[in-house]
Amino acid sequence: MTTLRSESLDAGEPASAGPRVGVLALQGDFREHAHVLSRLGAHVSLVRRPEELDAIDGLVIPGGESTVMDKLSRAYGLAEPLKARIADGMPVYGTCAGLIMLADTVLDAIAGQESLGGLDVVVRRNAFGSQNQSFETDLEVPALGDAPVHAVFIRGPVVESVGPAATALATIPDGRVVAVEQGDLLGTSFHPEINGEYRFHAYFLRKVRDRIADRASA
Ligand SMILES: NC(=O)CC[C@H](N)C(=O)O
Repeated sequence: MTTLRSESLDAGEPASAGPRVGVLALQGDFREHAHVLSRLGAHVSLVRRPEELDAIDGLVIPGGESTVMDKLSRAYGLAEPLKARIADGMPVYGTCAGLIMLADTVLDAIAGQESLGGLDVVVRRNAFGSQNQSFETDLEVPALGDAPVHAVFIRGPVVESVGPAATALATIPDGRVVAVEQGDLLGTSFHPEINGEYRFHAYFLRKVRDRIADRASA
């Protein structure tokens, strides 16, 4: 079993001036996110305990299994402080299970499953079927520029409805929404962290830097 200890991924390296970004490391592909964020110059730490939230300016919630992340985040006392940070405006990017954690409403949840919420969307878990029905496709994401985004879907959720506070950033060809943002919250049904697509993370880091600058000038 993984020991729950604090871990700084750039320990031993020169202190980074980049924004301090946590990756929720209860379960899922947190290491892939940590790698991408480090490559983009962020000072990355893995978050497993409530007090570790104090040292970050933004958070990524990885892909994995939302039912497990939900249970563990409540068991470790992280869910409530996380909700408070989200309400306070901390930038958060969720991929796949992470998007489910950020959604205000989750369809096809298991009994008792809760989300952190924050994004004014309804998502449906496992909307594209089982693991065997995982697929890849190219998406237009105007917010990220002209070059298409190659998107890998692995038992991903779909955004069934986008409330007035949120905005769709990308749709698959049948019109279903698979990327959304709402202020400093960002969510994708797919996994840019696993195929070298860094633009969503860069877009997210801009939100983190802008928020730090806004706070400094307030
Ligand atoms: N790749 C993923 O993150 C899959 C998400 C998973 N199906 C869930 O409900 O949490």
